[in-house]
Amino acid sequence: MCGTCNGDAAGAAPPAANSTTDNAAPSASTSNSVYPAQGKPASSPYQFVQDYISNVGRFKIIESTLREGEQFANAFFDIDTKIKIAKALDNFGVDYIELTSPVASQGSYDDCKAICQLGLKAKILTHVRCNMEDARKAVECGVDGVDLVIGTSSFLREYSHGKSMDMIKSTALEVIAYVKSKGIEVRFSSEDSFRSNLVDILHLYQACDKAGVDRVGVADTVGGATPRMVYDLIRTLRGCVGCDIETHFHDDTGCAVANAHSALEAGATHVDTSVLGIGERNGITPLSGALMARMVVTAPDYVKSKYNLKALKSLEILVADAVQVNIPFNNPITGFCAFTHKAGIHAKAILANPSTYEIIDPHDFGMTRYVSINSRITGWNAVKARIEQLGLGSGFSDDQIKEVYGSPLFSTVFHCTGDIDTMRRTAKIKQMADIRPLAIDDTDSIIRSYHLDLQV
Ligand SMILES: N[C@@H](CCCC[NH3+])C(=O)O
Ligand SMILES: [Zn+2]
Repeated sequence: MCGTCNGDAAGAAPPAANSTTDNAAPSASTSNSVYPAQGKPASSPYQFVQDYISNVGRFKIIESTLREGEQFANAFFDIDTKIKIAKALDNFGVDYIELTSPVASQGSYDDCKAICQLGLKAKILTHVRCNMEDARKAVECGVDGVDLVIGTSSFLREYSHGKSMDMIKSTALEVIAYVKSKGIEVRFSSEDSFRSNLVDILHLYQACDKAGVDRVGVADTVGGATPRMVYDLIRTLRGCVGCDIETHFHDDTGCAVANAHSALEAGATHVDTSVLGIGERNGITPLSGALMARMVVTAPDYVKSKYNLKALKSLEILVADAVQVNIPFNNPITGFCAFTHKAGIHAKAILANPSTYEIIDPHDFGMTRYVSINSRITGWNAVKARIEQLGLGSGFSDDQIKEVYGSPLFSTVFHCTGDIDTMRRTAKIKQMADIRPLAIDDTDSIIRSYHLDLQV
């Protein structure tokens, strides 16, 4: 484990103990008209230009941790856990919470009913097979909407349910009419949409649209689609139906976030997510990766005003604990090193203006950035910031900082005697870090003993 953790679900070392935080960043000395010395560039090339079809600045989230997420290998949510997760999702501000089919088991039925009665702001959906029996059970539970699904690729028609496209269509229209008659929302989604016949599914979606469905759903069930394929399909569908378009992307080939973004650009209105991306196999578009990291860059005003971003980390910890996994080290935003800067060149610029090497402001998510000072690639500016953070700034000149830092261009030759006391008195940070990984205590000791030497 490197010494730059900023804390995660597994309880890594506290950040202040091993790094220089942005709170200690010194003021920048230069600026120009485009890039202020502190703060953001005047404009961002990553923000969207709203065209008439794109929904990147007004999408909705259908949060499926309690449905797709229950299909994750490790998942078992008892009712208390489901309620905690549902409340946390609601507090975060998701538009919809999707639950496992009440037909799956008696427990699923009871849990669905219980969550419907919580009085959450988010609408409660349940996801069922496209048939009358399932739809009736769903309605019985008191949900705000029923999500119907059926496979439309030849693989699924042949090896799963055995129905022709005509049979699928007539059942879909019957079930849609029934759910609508109950005055609640209804979505019709195909499964394995990208391996389905395009003309077939467009006809099917058009028929559902005409029947008054609220949303049609496109699902990359096997996770093989690329952003361009997604754009093409959604753009085509957008021209064929007037209802909303929901999208669902599996992450088998690592495209789930990019595909969701592409779908919104092409006119999709809703994205399915789960916390940490948990779901069947390696899961779907993660709430953090898709909505948080990607969309806060694409559509910052929309995302920041709509979602309680600071609640993201506790939401992820809640779900990670429930399914007994760690938050991945490279998770956008909440991975332990998501805002840790290490190389000297980076640290210097970050300390002058964080926008130099950060596209996301950690504070938007209640997080803090850290500048590592413990490695052989540390720069002296980061050491200077740490010295100031330790309250020793007035005792050091820049030359002395460069000396304790151990600039190869500046300091005298370092002799490693192997005796730790001698090393402490004479060591320079960089030379020590060339020998072994340093902890913050090592670096601080070097700084402090150098400082003591300066006093005598
Ligand atoms: N898990 C299913 C859900 C499809 C519909 C989701 N909106 C799939 O990947 O195909
Ligand atoms: Zn799925």
